[in-house]
Amino acid sequence: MVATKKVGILGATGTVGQRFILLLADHPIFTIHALGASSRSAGKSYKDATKWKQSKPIPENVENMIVNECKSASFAECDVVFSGLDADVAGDIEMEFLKANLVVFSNAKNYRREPTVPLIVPTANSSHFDLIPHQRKIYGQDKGFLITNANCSTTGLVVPLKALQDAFGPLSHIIVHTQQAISGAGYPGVPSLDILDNVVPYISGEEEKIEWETGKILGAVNSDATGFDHLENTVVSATCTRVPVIDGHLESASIKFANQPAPSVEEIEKVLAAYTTEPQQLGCHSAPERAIIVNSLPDRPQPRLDRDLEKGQAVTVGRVRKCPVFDIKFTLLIHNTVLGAAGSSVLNAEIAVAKGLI
Ligand SMILES: NC(=O)C1=CN([C@@H]2O[C@H](COP(=O)(O)OP(=O)(O)OC[C@H]3O[C@@H](n4cnc5c(N)ncnc54)[C@H](OP(=O)(O)O)[C@@H]3O)[C@@H](O)[C@H]2O)C=CC1
Ligand SMILES: N[C@@H](CC(=O)OP(=O)(O)O)C(=O)O
Repeated sequence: MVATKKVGILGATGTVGQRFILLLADHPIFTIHALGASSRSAGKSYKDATKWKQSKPIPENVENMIVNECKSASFAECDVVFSGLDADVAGDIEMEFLKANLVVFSNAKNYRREPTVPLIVPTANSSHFDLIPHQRKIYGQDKGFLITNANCSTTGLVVPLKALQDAFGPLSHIIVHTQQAISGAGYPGVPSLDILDNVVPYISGEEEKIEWETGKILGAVNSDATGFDHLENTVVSATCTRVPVIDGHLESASIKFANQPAPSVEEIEKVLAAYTTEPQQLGCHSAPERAIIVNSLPDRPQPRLDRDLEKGQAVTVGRVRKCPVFDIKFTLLIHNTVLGAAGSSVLNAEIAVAKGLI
């Protein structure tokens, strides 16, 4: 039985922060100890500071907690700090926390490309935790470290790609088209007059993130655990759109394998359904029973029907079929604020506890 760890949440009032609150309010090893947001929220009770948009109420043990400014001194007692900070401020704040020897799990994009910062999707590349001793050396910390999780659309894509890469060898080409929910843009996010009765075929910076992050995540830790071997021979092309769905990003991918002949549709479905991951083996509380759910109905996955399966921590894959241009194409669904954001951070922290890093 692991002793309870005190956790802090930065950006606690935002869309991702609210997910953290729900995932952590009744957690077996993490206890919410401190909340942080901007100076606009600091000093207020959580219920007065946030514009709560979740279908479940604010947990009773959190609603009257006082929100702090995001200074490490207010979080010094925390064993783990989760960050759902706006990217405009996450860079400086998270670095100040790391340098104060705190353990930080970030959702923000700022440090994902940093050579000594693991970019971890818990059901794809938890082996990247192996870099932590080196990161601690670089930043001169004995206890603290910084882990980022990926962009929400990247996260959905890499889980099935990792299963296929493990089974059939490298992928050479991937084309992906996303239909992303509005919760991905935070609150208040996309104006209603832009998104109702409409699709917006542009999300700033999103395509570049998917195209780059996939190579770091699917690459291996190098032989002396001091960096990552970014995949240079797997080319990704992404097109991202915003659609009028509240939660759940749908993505259609076409893939080509480096090794030919490519596996059949049946082989692919079998490998995806059988895929198991380290957090499941470690018995982590938030690990899904199935990291990938294969749905063979012709009109699935769908955001409203599939996003909450496995508590939002799985990727649902459907419509696996032959691609006349590449080898195989399929559609996937990820809950963008659970596995695509807060859920990844929480599961990453559970893995770190199980590995004895915290
Ligand atoms: N939404 C999603 O699906 C995903 C989001 N992300 C990333 O997670 C992060 C949070 O996103 P999201 O929750 O959607 O964003 P929101 O805009 O909903 O929330 C932003 C949070 O940052 C806080 N904040 C803003 N300015 C400051 C400041 N100067 N100092 C301290 N805190 C500040 C806000 O506090 P206050 O209320 O006081 O203003 C709020 O708590 C972003 O980096 C985003 O890119 C990653 C993957 C998916
Ligand atoms: N851009 C994503 C959410 C997000 O904030 O992504 P990132 O953490 O990569 O900036 C979306 O709109 O759905």
